[in-house]
This record gives sequence, C-alpha cells and structure tokens, in this order.
Amino acid sequence: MLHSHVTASHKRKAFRAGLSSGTIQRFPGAFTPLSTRLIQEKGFEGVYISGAVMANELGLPDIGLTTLSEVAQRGGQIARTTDLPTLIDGDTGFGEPMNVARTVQVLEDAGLSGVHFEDQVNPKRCGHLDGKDVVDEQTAVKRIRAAVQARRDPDFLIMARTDIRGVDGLQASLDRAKALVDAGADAIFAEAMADLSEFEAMRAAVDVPILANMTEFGKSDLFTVQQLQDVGVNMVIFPVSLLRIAMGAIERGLDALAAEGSLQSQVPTMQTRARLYELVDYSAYAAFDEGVFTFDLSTNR
Ligand SMILES: C[C@](O)(C(=O)O)[C@H](CC(=O)O)C(=O)O
Ligand SMILES: [Mg+2]
Repeated sequence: MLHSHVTASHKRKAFRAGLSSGTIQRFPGAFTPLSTRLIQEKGFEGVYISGAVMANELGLPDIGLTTLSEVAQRGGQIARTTDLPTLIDGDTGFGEPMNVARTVQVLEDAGLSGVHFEDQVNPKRCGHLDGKDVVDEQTAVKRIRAAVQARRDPDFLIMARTDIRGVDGLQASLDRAKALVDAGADAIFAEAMADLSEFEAMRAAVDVPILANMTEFGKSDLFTVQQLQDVGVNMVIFPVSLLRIAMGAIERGLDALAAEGSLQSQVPTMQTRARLYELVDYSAYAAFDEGVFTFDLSTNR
C-alpha cells in the first residue's frame, strides 16, 4: 500500500548485488509509475527510467528539452512505486560538470538507485540515430568525475554511457570506456553496439558491469537476454518498449472507436477494472479506512 516497502539504500545495495551476481539483470523501462507494479510482479530485476520516454510522454522529442526538475520528479514518482532498483537516464547531466554534480544529489534525494550520463554534445539525440556527436575525452571524463565526487551514498550507481561507437567506431568506444572507468564510473553503457562481438570486446576491455540497450527500431538487433548473458553483459534495458506497446494498442483502439462508434470490440483486449484495482492495491486502502472508522475508544482503555 502507498509506496515501496524498502528504502532507497536497500534498493541501491540490491542493484549492486545484482550486477555482480553473474546473472544478467533485466530492466524494462517503466513508462508510468503504475507500470512498475507489473514489472515487479512479472519477476524482472529492476526498472529503467528512460529520458526518451519522459520527453515523449510530454509530447517532446528526446533532444535534451526536459529539465532536471521534471526528470527528478518523474523518476521519484516511479521509484516510490517499486521495491526494485531503478536506473534513470541523466542524459548529458543537464549542463556543465557543476550541474552534473547537482543532478546526482537531486536524483539521490529522489530515491533513485543509479543514473547514467552520456558523452554526447548538446543538444543530444537518441543514441541510435545518425548525425549525433560526442564531446572530447577530457570533457567526458570531467562529467563522470563531477558525478562521482558529488555522490553522498557510495552505493548510488554512476554509470557512464558512451555514444562514440556510432561516431568513431568500436576501438574509440573501448578506449573511451576505459577512460570513463578510470574517472570512477561504476558501470558502462556502450550505446549502439553493432553486434554481439562488439559487446564481447567491451566485456574484455573493462572490468566493471556493462549494459546493453535493446531499444527497438535502433542500430542493434534485438538479441535475447540469454545471448547477451553469454557474451558477459551484466544488464539489459528495454527503454521505450512499454510505451511503444501501449501506444500501439491506443492507436488500434482509437481506430476501432472511430470506425465502430463503440469500444465494445476492444473490451477483451483491455486490462479489466479488477486487475487495475489489484495493481493499485485498492482493497488494502479499503481495509485501512475500515480500520480507522471502526476504531472504538471504549475498547482501548
Ligand atoms: C536509452 C535511451 O537513451 C532512452 O532515453 O531511453 C534512448 C532510447 C531510444 O531512443 O530508443 C537511446 O538513446 O538509445
Ligand atoms: Mg536517453
């Protein structure tokens, strides 16, 4: 009822334990706080909070328009609904290294378990699009150093994302990842790897956990969790998938409503009222109310 049943500190420790467990950690992207309830119930290890989804949900493209306050608020709303660890997309950190430092502290306070910062220039764009650009190594390293220095909870995970693969190729990406680990990154997000052998090369290059991004309609094939685990990937995100699934269903539903004048034909595809109430734990709230209203002073002398 009401919120997560474990503390932010517990979730951060669980995140780190999962990353070093030898079992790949699967983090679907929650596109609403409500969706975390399903992610948890279905047995996934954690929840990803996508910058693309946060922007797109507001009707904006994912080009660095969302602000730290918007992202922290949404991240906090999502984190509080789940007992699972949460990794949030910190884009380029919302400014210069000083801003990156503040971002870390705000996200720690919002109850997130970790954040990733990327080495793109501003304005940033989806890592799977052409025409993106990256900052030089020194600038990228400064971002990560600022993040690491600002953190107060040593368990809060700072992940460095490098987008350089799509700009300067695989070797540049391995070199960049090593520099980011030397700067203190706890984990590496190697964006837009072309195939499994590239993940394998990244695995060999660094000795921290590595993340694979299985975003649809991107540069990478959609490898299975098992294939990624087999090449030593420690965690995989499905960042925008739930939004895409839901928006696909919404379009089909609206088409049916427009064509048929009623949603009767769609009802079997809908989540039922009973299932929805189960996810928001409705009955526990009703029981709580009943307990308060039936409280009888005379029996408590
Ligand atoms: C992971 C990502 O940064 C996101 O914001 O979810 C995006 C996902 C996408 O646009 O498909 C990315 O840059 O890969
Ligand atoms: Mg993003």
